[in-house]
Amino acid sequence: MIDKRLLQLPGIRKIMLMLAALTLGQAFVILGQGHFLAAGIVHAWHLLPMAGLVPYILGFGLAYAGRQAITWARNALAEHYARRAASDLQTRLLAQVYALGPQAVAQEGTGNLVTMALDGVGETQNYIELILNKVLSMMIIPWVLVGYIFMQQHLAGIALLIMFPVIILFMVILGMAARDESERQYAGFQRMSNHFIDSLRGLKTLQLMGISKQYAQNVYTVSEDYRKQTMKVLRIAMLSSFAMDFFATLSIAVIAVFMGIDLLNGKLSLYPALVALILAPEYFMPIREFGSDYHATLNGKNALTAIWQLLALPVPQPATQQPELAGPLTLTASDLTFQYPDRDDGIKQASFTLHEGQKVAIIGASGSGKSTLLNLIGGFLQPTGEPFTLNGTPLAHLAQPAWQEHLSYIPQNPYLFANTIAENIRFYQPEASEAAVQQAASEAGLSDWLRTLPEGLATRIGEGGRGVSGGQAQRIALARTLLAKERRIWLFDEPTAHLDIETESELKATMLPLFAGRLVIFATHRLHWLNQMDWVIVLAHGQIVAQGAPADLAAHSAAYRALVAQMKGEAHVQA
Ligand SMILES: Nc1ncnc2c1ncn2[C@@H]1O[C@H](COP(=O)(O)OP(=O)(O)OP(=O)(O)O)[C@@H](O)[C@H]1O
Repeated sequence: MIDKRLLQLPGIRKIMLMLAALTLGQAFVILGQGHFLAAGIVHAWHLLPMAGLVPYILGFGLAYAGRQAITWARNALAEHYARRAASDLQTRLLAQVYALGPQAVAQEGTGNLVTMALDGVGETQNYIELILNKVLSMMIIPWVLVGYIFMQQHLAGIALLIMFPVIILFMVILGMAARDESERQYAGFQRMSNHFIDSLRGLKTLQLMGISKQYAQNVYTVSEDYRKQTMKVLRIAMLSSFAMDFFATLSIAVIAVFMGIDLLNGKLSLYPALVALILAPEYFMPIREFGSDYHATLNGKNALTAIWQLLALPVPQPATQQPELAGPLTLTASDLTFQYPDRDDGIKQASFTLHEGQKVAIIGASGSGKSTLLNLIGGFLQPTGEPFTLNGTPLAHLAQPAWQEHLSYIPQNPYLFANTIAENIRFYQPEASEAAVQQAASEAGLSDWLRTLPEGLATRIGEGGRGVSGGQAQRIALARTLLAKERRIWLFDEPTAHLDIETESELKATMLPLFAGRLVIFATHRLHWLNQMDWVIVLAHGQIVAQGAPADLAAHSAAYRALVAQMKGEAHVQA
């Protein structure tokens, strides 16, 4: 009944023991409540002196107060634990997402991850809390009560015992149906989250293509499907509550009728009959409460399963001996191979050696594997085997803290946070001084633009702030990189691909002097960058088909010449 994986949560066994002790105490106070009430009524029925009622009233009052106090303590304990466990899961989830890197985010979907880390964690907390309280109640309270009823009145005890599995059977059948529907509902929820984020992100494109209205209809259909799935779960949940209430009430009614007849015939005395009747609803209460909350726990269970699945994904472990990077860097890859899951695409047996101070271009047709190779060099993807050697240390992958703390990655559209320009530049160096930020901004060629802004570096950009052009965004990313002096390896993924020729040549003029002395790896489609490069790697279908200095390649490599001719053609068409 308790998901076994829940038992792996840290500290849960101790909490369960404490809650079980409290629940046992609660079973006895419920028993006390029933006993004092029945005994008091019997006392009054026999018209005994009113003063004799006082101990029963006091006893009932104490038992009632004890029950409320224990309920409060149980809820507080379970809530405290569930909140802590959920927040711990959230921390682990975020750490895992960061450890897995951008590929995992792309695979899971941003919307899904965001809802998982926010709503999913809240639902998980609900689930842990309900399961802890309701399951323990169901496992302890009915048995204490039915034991006492049995001692007082065998037949009533047996009748109650027989009804229990019947109710459980209905609960299981309906619960399984609810679970299946709820899993479908959760999948719908994940789809809806990703769909919604995608639509928001692609709104500009959709509008430009004139299909935003059609897409809005699409969003409506997906959310309508989700609504229908939710209603299905609720329908089953209500049916389940109804079935349990019906059987519990029916059992109590049957017991009441038989005991009434026995009372009239004088076969039964009043106390056992009353105590059995008073305690019978309490006997069914935990299972009814569990049943009515069951559907509410399903969302949490699904969210927890999704979180667990993500937490179980293997995270690349850094090598025990980190490479020594104090001196000049040399990175060698031998037979570097990587394949996307269930795909033929990737990188096949690539071998190269790169040195600090080199400017390296990676070129190739669209889909040839340029970004994949950059991601492998950045440590965002893990290859097979142990293909890398970094300053003499053999490494299975480059998700190594020693390597990554020297990396700076500038994609086509660098991400700008909703903050000031200064804070965006301080991204790698939150402590950097105003003067250092100014210096980096000026080296990255931002000064002219900043002078036109009334608030200069304090201007807010990103979502909800001032818009920035593609070239300005690239310069902010450059300034970010320049500020972090220890970042000696610059990875560029087609940084100028979407810029116009004038902006690109201005940016190029700013960038080239800054490349000096660093290891710059530059995936590009633009021919004119090649002349400024020291080394060019030519990719085709995930394989290195040529590499060398641009002049040597131009002289000796047919593959290079063919690609350059193709790129010239594209440039010609673009122009
Ligand atoms: N996450 C992924 N899962 C599966 N296949 C992928 C993934 N990313 C890329 N691929 C595939 O791997 C191949 C290489 O892609 P990659 O993005 O590295 O090419 P590229 O040379 O950078 O292309 P472009 O110049 O168009 O950006 C492509 O066929 C692509 O479809």
